[in-house]
Amino acid sequence: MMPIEEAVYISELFDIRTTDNSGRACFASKDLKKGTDVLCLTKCLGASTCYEFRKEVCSQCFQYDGGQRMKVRLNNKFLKGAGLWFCTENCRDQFLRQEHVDHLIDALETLLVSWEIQAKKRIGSIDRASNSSISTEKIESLWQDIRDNWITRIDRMKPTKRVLQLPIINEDEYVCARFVIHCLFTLKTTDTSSLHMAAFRNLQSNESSKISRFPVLLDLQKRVFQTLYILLPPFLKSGFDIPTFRHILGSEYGNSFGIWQNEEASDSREYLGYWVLPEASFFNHSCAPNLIKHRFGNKMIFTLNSDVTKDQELCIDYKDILDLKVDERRHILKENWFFSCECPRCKIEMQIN
Ligand SMILES: C[S@@+](CC[C@H](N)C(=O)[O-])C[C@H]1O[C@@H](n2cnc3c(N)ncnc32)[C@H](O)[C@@H]1O
Repeated sequence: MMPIEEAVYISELFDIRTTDNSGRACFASKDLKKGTDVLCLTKCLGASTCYEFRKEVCSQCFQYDGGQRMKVRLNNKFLKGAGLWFCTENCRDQFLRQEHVDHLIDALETLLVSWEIQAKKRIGSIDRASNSSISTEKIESLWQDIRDNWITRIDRMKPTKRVLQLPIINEDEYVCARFVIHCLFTLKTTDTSSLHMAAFRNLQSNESSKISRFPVLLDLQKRVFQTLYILLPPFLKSGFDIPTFRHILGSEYGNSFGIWQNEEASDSREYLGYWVLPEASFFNHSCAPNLIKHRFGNKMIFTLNSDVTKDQELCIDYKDILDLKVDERRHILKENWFFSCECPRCKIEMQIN
């Protein structure tokens, strides 16, 4: 697998250090005042919009107009528009200014064409219920089989025969494949010695916890991998292998941030999708966080909500759960993020209980 332990340096305002019981965490490298922006990110590894919102969310800035279709599309040779929609021409032009963007569009367009060709074979949405528990050995053996048998067989086929091996994918798998394409594009076009890439390589993978909890994901991963292996155009295919694919999805499971309609938590706001911001993924959760995260379009800012002293841990709230009781908070964190919260507030409240 890809993750390796290397020292990760993100900012002069905080250091990343290993703790006794919550992995790596971020600690203030000096006294910092309330209101300080300790991290401001505009580059993500990959982003994904939920299928139902695919035409209603801007592919560049995530603008959402209460369910209205975005007005601007690509106006070039990509006839189907690669599944990309923009709120303004300005957003579209910003998107198109990315270096090598034609390769990203090419891959998304190829996937979209295949998805539409498959439409007739898909009857409604394909249910992939699976309750059988999945061990780490089973995960390894699936990938070994794909590497030793499936890939070997596919590589021997002519391209015209290869496309006949495409699995029929459902909406979740289609959305996941788009996300992986976006990530592969970032990996391919970003300097390997950059902060962004060091952070990505070091992301914690939650592959086995997540697949044990949701066994259906193993089949999803298999189908997405097979789809991409067959369809990816050469530019992205050259950086595509099983370890990279598993690290992209394994780290997405524990490190992605939701893209919400509004900043403020409310029951009525829509969950539009998610994105992975590797540099922001070393903040641990606390039920009394000292950082607040704000998304402004495609910019994410982490701001101190109190003064902190040197060596104090910097934490965010992962799930908007601060108003809940300690047992409820801990249950949600365990179910969704697979950890027992070690934050000071939980420790105090558990003693009181
Ligand atoms: C986004 S990562 C944070 C960085 C992570 N500690 C690392 O070493 O990569 C989330 C993971 O950190 C750990 N974590 C975060 N907050 C925690 C907490 N309050 N108590 C215990 N573990 C925590 C869990 O393993 C969780 O899955």
